[in-house]
Amino acid sequence: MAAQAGPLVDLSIDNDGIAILTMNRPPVNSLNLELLEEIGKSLDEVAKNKTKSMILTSSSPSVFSAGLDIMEMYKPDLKRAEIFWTTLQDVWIKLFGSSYITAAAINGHAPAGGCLLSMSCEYRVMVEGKYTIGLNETALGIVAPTWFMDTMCHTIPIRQAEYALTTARMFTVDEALQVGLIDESASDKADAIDKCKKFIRKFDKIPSLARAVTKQKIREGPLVRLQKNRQQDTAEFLGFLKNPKIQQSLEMYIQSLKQKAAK
Ligand SMILES: CCCCCCCCCC/C=C/CC(=O)SCCNC(=O)CCNC(=O)[C@H](O)C(C)(C)COP(=O)(O)OP(=O)(O)OC[C@H]1O[C@@H](n2cnc3c(N)ncnc32)[C@H](O)[C@@H]1OP(=O)(O)O
Repeated sequence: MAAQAGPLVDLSIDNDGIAILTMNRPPVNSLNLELLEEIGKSLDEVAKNKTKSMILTSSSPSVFSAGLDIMEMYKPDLKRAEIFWTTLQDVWIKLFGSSYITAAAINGHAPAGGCLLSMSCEYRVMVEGKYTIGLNETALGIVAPTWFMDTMCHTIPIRQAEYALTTARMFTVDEALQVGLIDESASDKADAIDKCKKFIRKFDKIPSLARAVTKQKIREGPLVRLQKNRQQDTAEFLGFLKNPKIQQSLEMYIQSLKQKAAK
């Protein structure tokens, strides 16, 4: 992977007071520990500055996020793996449980953890193209954690979520729109951001405390479930990493990604 040029995230506030959080870890914004830490710090900053809303997007021209960095799971240092997992849990709790308005401008592929980040926002606009979005964990021989599944069940009907999760379904933009995994499609990133802003403006006349408490109450179930089971969830993740069969599957998957990239 190329050496990192520039900061891993960019957080800017536009003239309307909307925070734009841009992931910037070329080539595919795979979520390693350092990127997750930076996303977490940015979410803290948005909350601290009482910014009314945030749009999550990517600096890549074709990938929103490739999900978790597989290299964090392949033959890992277990101490680092534990910090990696708890940081991912923290990011999800901060984003899914945020009181400010959130929207994702999905300007490219969003598999697995990339799909999770976008589903944790309240509104999704995806750029048209040959991009796909979904939770593909079972195709890798791994099981999406309960809170990934909960987030999907919070986004699309449970029957569709079960079918998508068990079959590792990756949705095209049109399919995602049909099932409600995304709310709108857009012609390009600028259009996606405009559409996210239009969604955010819908709340101009809604009292912000009532909106925030309503959001947090409707999201309370999945949040409490993870908060109560955090240690067990982390232990399961570490146990999974210690399983030789899982390591073998990850090795094969990494090889297949590298072969595809070399073509
Ligand atoms: C009861 C049991 C309980 C178990 C509890 C444990 C649960 C554990 C759950 C773990 C959860 C995991 C969720 C995840 O997010 S796993 C990650 C899944 N992600 C993917 O499968 C995406 C893989 N990537 C792609 O499909 C494509 O890269 C792309 C995103 C569609 C982009 O395609 P594009 O053609 O633009 O780019 P390339 O494929 O050529 O890739 C460029 C280089 O980037 C490397 N790469 C890609 N994805 C990743 C990744 N996720 N991690 C690390 N590296 C990645 C790729 O190898 C290329 O590298 P190279 O240039 O060095 O060859």
